Formats: sequence, C-alpha cells, structure tokens
Amino acid sequence: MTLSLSAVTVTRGHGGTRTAVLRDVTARFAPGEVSALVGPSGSGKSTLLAVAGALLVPDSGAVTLDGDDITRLGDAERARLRRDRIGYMFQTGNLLSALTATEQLLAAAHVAGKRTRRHRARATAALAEVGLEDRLKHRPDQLSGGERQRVALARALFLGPHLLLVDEPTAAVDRTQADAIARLIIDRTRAHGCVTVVATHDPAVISAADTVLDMDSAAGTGAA
Ligand SMILES: Nc1ncnc2c1ncn2[C@@H]1O[C@H](COP(=O)(O)OP(=O)(O)OP(=O)(O)O)[C@@H](O)[C@H]1O
Repeated sequence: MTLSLSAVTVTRGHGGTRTAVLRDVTARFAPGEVSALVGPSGSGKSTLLAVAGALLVPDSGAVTLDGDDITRLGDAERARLRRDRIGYMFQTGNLLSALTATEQLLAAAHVAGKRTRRHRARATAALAEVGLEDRLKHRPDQLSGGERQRVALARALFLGPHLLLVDEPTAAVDRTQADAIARLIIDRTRAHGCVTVVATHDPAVISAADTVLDMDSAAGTGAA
C-alpha cells in the first residue's frame, strides 16, 4: 500500500499559453503516514491531489498506487479505483444536506454497491471513532463545521480506502476544532494504515504530519 509519483508533469491552459502546474514531480508516500503538501496558493497542491486521486491524468509521468500505474487505466477502471480504493475529504466536507451523519456513510456504501443493512453498525462505530456517537442522527445543518469535517473523515475512510486525500481540512473551522481534526486525521491514518496526503496551509497540520512535501521546490511554474 504505497503511492508513488514519478516525473509527473501537468500543464494547464491552451495552445501556446500552456503553463506547467506540476513539473517532473517525484515523491513517495508511505502507508500509515500523513504527508502534508505545502506551498503558496497556486503552487499545485490541489492539482497533485487530483492526479493522485485519479481525477486528473497528467501530461506525462507515472502515478503508482499499490504497484499499478493508474495513469494507464481507462475511464471505467479509474472510476472503479476511485470508488474502491480512494477516500476524499475536502474543505467543506461536501456532505449531502438531506442525510443524517449515519446516512452519509451508508450512502457511500450504497454507491459502492455494498449491502447497507450490514453497514449500519459499522457506521455507528466509525462515527464514534471520530467522537460523534451523540450526533448519529444529525443532518449537516444541525452540526458545527468541525463536526461536519469529522463526518466527512469518517465517510472518506468508511470503505477502507488505501489512499486518503484531504484538501484544506481545517480552513473553515476554528483553532480548537482545527487541532482536533488534525489529530484525528493522524490517529485514523495510523489505525487504518492508509496513505494520507493533506494539502494544507495550517501550521498545526504541518507540524503533526510525518512528512512534508514543499510544492515550491517540487512544482515548476514556468512555460512547459
Ligand atoms: N482547470 C484549470 N485550468 C487552468 N488552470 C488551472 C486549472 N486548475 C488549476 N489551474 C491553475 O493551476 C495552478 C495550481 O492550482 P492548484 O489549485 O493546484 O493550486 P493550490 O496550491 O492547490 O492552490 P490553493 O492553495 O489556492 O488551493 C494555479 O495557477 C491555477 O490557476
């Protein structure tokens, strides 16, 4: 269970105005560890997450997850990979407004074709693991920003992904919640043994991470 990027280049733009957002980025991410992606706005953190998460195919280079180069997969295979092996957690949680905390997790299982009846007890346990045992039936508008992020984390990990990709998890919550969420991401990564990559500006997340990849030195910004 590892993630490797080898000489990954991504360009954006059209025709002669294409610019390299990532240029020859090479990095390795280990299981059970949290890696922080840091760098100024526009340095390519979200782009790297998109490439690692099989949401964006790079112009060149290889992205290897568990030994498979995912840049070579077809659309259907990439969709299956995203569903079965990758968990995503974004800045605002992206929860479904009509569903309770438990239902957010069950919906993820349902989309993946799992029998949801067998997953209810597991969903309760997963929410307890992020400190939400008293919030099982709350909908997103009945939860605080920090609680919504905890649900998003529990949902991202619910189906046992090999890779957890997290974009600015603490940007929309207060300092106390941010520290708690940073700790939970570390704790859950250890427990699941997944590879976790977090794009962040938050010093608390950066100092808690096992490794730090500075995009300023990893990504090119000139013309491709
Ligand atoms: N779809 C797109 N088309 C063209 N350019 C894009 C596209 N997406 C991103 N870019 C450009 O790529 C560069 C890197 O963007 P990216 O979102 O990866 O940076 P980031 O480090 O995550 O920034 P932030 O910290 O603000 O989220 C930026 O210059 C951005 O304008």
